[in-house]
Amino acid sequence: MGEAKTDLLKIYRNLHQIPELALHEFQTHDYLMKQIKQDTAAIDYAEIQVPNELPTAILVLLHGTQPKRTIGYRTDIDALPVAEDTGLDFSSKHDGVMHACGHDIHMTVALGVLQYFTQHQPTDNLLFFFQPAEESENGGKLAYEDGIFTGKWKPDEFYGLHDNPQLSAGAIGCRMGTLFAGTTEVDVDFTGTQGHAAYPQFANDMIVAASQFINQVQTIVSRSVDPIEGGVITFGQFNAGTIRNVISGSAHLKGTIRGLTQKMIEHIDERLQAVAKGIETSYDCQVDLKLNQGGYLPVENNDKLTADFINYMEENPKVDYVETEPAMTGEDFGYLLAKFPGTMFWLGIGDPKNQLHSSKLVPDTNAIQPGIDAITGFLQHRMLEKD
Ligand SMILES: CC(=O)N[C@@H](CCC[C@H](N)C(=O)O)C(=O)O
Repeated sequence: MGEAKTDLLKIYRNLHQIPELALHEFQTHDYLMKQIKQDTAAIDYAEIQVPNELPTAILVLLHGTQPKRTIGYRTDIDALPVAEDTGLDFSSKHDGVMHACGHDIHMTVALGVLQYFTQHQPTDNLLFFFQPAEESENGGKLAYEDGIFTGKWKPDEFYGLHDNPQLSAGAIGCRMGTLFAGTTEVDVDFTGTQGHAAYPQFANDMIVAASQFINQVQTIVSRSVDPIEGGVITFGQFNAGTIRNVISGSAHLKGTIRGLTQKMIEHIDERLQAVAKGIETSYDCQVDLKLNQGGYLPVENNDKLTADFINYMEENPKVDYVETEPAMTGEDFGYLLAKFPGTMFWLGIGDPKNQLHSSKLVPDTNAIQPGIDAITGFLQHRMLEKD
């Protein structure tokens, strides 16, 4: 596997240093814009658009020489509120924020693919979508609802990748059907009565109520979900209390539900509502449960296009292709794939000791060039297809 060209490595490292949270990707936007303008300066077949309603997004349309269709390629650009712990000499310069999901790799690969097609004009039109807010705030859905993908900006088919530390650097992973889970974001606010630590009889302790809620929720997946189908409920945030000797009258939880079908997600949503009602009754408190799926639908790969994608990758001796199992990660590209046919796939980044979202994630940059080569090769192959 070849090391990425020096400019792309530099781009990756620069992007790694400026991670930004969903809908606040302004520095990243400016950096990407500078690169895109530089790469498209010498050609007359590129159009760039920054949507008014989504000012950190960028769309780049490369007009083809004999367009039969518009092929979309999407990359996400946001980062996570994770404090980096990699020790890299190009670590995040933004305290408490890190590209712990590898979107810096995604952006670098997208810029590499774009760069290739600015040097080799495509036959079909190519639409690049640099998308904010994948980790939260469903940027894909916002873009769609803002009417960004209309007229010449409408893709006939859409592709996008996610990096995968468990696959070797540069490998391409995919599968027919469902690639990723759908998710529901869960916010729970508990309201009881605050009081003195020494007089629990006069208070209504929301740390106890919220803890019971979390414990009871554990039985949803173990007792109410078909084990063959599976599901996930994770609470990643629990806030309550101010000091050791005051009983807290409020508690707040933030979590996420995962299921591989919409039916399963809705089933888990319903069970969670029932548990919340039970806690309200048994702890005589108020439980305000908010469930928000936003655009995080299950990622359903289109049959025809994905068969073509897999076939291309399998037949290409330069591609290390692996068939993968469905994953419980979520992606708002699921929303866009419900609107436009297409395929999502994995790009291996060879860091098997770490998971996505780990503060220690260090992608192997040997993934970048093979990723670019596999994608440009596939897009060129698509352009040869009549339908
Ligand atoms: C690939 C990945 O890690 N995606 C995120 C998507 C977030 C979904 C949503 N905000 C939620 O938390 O439910 C993931 O956490 O899987």
